[in-house]
Amino acid sequence: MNVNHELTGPEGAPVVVLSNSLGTDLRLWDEQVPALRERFRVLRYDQRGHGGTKAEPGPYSLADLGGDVLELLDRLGIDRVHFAGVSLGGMTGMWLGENAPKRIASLALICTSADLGGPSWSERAATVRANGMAAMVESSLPRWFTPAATGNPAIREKFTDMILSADPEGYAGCCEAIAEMDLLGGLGGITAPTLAIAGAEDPATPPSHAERIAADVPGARVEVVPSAAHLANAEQPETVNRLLLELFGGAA
Ligand SMILES: O=C(O)CC1=CCC(=O)O1
Repeated sequence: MNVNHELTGPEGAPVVVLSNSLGTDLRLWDEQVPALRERFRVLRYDQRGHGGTKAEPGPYSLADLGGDVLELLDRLGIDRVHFAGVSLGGMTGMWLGENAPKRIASLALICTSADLGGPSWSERAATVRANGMAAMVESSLPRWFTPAATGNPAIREKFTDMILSADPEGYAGCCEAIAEMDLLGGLGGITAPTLAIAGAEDPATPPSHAERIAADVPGARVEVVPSAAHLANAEQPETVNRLLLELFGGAA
């Protein structure tokens, strides 16, 4: 898998990997990179079928998505990383924490869930395969941002462009990975220092999902970001940047 990525920040510094959510791409992290790259080498990438990473025919599994990260790290000669993921990116992070614990120095799980299954994912996959990504724009934005941010034309334009540039097959394959994921049983085996960050107004993965994760991951903490919906890192970057720097700076 040729994963589109961008690597920036001081050579030799500890590496932070940033993993995007369903329907977004590495631009999701535009507000984090300037803050993180002062102290960390920052590797952000596009999940398969999103941004500049081509789609394989679906369905996918979290093992596929986590495997893409491990393959990229191996190709770049990177052994161990701090990892932050939003939603699907956080699910990818949990899979890595469970299945490749030696590679993960710390885990920031942002607006995500260990158990978000259900029939709606196969319906959504069928919708985009039949009608393309335009079908997702008006339903996604109100889940991703509070009304204050959805009214901001710059945010609407940027995130609409991300949705429309996703490949429907890639988006559908990722929906199928979420439908079939099986993370709950492995949470207790995550050894990396873990912070679950929730958006106080997130309708997709409300704070109860972060609490569920933290209940099972040894030593994990929860932080709830006020005035933020599902893409809390984009809506409240200062708060999320502070939390990420505290986690990554404090972890070995
Ligand atoms: O449905 C959405 O857009 C929210 C979401 C669920 C998984 C993900 O990555 O985003």
